[in-house]
Amino acid sequence: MSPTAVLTVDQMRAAEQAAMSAGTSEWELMQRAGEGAAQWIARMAGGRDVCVLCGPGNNGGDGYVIAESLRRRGNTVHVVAPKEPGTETARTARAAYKGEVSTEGLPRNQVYVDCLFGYGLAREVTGEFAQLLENLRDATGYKVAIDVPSSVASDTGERLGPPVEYDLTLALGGWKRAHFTMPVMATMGVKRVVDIGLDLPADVPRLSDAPRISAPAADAHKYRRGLLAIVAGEMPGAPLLAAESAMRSGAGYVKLLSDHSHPDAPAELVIESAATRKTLSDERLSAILVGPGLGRKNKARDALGSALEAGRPTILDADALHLLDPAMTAGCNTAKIGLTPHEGELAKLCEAFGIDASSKFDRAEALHAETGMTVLAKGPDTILAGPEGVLFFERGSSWLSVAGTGDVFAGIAAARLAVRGEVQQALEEAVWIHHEAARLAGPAFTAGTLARSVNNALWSFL
Ligand SMILES: NC(=O)C1=CN([C@@H]2O[C@H](COP(=O)(O)OP(=O)(O)OC[C@H]3O[C@@H](n4cnc5c(N)ncnc54)[C@H](O)[C@@H]3O)[C@@H](O)[C@H]2O)[C@@H](O)CC1
Ligand SMILES: Nc1ncnc2c1ncn2[C@@H]1O[C@H](COP(=O)(O)OP(=O)(O)O)[C@@H](O)[C@H]1O
Ligand SMILES: [K+]
Repeated sequence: MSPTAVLTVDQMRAAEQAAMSAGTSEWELMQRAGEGAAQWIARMAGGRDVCVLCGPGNNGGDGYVIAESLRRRGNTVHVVAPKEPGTETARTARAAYKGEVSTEGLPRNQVYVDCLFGYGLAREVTGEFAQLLENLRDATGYKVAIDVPSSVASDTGERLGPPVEYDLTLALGGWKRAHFTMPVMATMGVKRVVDIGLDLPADVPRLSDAPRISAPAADAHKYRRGLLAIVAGEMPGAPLLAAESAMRSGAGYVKLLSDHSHPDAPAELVIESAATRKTLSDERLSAILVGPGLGRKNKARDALGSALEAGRPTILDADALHLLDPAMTAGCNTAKIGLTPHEGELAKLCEAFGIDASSKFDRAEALHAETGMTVLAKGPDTILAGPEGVLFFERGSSWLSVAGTGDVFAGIAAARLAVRGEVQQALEEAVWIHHEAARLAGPAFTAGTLARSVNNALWSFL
């Protein structure tokens, strides 16, 4: 299996069907899933009593396998199942479980294993199942979600019932999109995949893996290490923040093209007049960043036009994303352009490029497919859509939700682009560096502190 594949329910079912067509029975798959999950739970439970909540489908079937496995290991196990199993394989699992079952109530102070619904959850959870989830929400104890939390739709992360905070979520056979979708992703605790031997498709979205960043070559020269130009505009602060973080992201030379005075700029930052056409035609330029603090007037539009005309690898952020439209990118090699929109900017871009999609995932994927530009959709969760496919990310610190952190991100991304030359790789590295810088910056950091933490964040990826 590919441990990083992130699947839809249809893709998951197809992978399971392929395994069954190749001779593995559904019961065998369920036993692998249940036994694999039970190994994790046994370790976490130690000798504690375990209560397994079983629903009517195969997620409930997994629950009976888990219950029997833990019972055999010597744990005291109790199953709560409001309804008898409705699938043949779950009935087989129910018959194989030799312990107690009750239809309601939740014993106190247990390790709770939630197998009410998995990827088959198809509508709002109501009645006795909703009551059980409410009891689980209010209970004290270690809580494990099997496959996905039982009130969460696997494809969209939509909440369809009472929310529960879990300590551990065990994805069976492979990741689902909900595992990396906010806000439900934040309720899943530690997340692990249980391998059940499925052959997962390669051409599906993946979970991003930590990048490896190399130190400069032994004979490195400042220009060859990446020369980045940051185009400023109306507001002086945002491009300066981007420059401060770019200088600490591995580029050899960062120039800020600005007509502001920038009395607080560090001495090592080169500031040139924003006569952008001339500077932007410098053939040694490895990358350009335009957008933070740019403004949205004619002058800003001209600056964006000049940056695009230069034809260098380019990151567009903030105001540039509001100005961008198909006429501006006509004739550009869009494979060299990376966009870093937050939710509002993504909606604006979709409107400008005639994309009719509503979820963040669909918007990012369609915007890339339609335009050829690589799209990093920011926010509490992150989706990167580019020529190498779609990538999901683990969450970053929620302290990032403060003004200016997007400017810092743009600076990191542009510097990595200057170093690497590849847009999607640069954006993927930037997400990891941004998250690590936030971790190092401690609680309640400002964007300035974050920008100054960036070089130390690189330690984690060398
Ligand atoms: N198919 C396979 O080969 C395997 C499936 N596995 C497990 O099977 C799960 C999927 O099983 P199912 O497709 O049976 O679906 P689930 O067990 O997730 O639940 C669907 C069942 O609940 C009912 N249901 C859906 N929403 C409801 C609601 N809001 N209120 C009340 N009832 C509702 C459905 O009608 C169906 O009977 C996976 O998440 C995983 O845990 C694993 O055992 C591994 C192998
Ligand atoms: N709750 C959160 N958890 C993790 N990261 C977040 C959260 N909220 C925002 N971020 C990150 O912080 C940055 C905010 O960027 P943006 O919205 O452009 O802000 P600004 O324009 O003020 O710089 C993005 O990189 C985003 O992914
Ligand atoms: K579940």
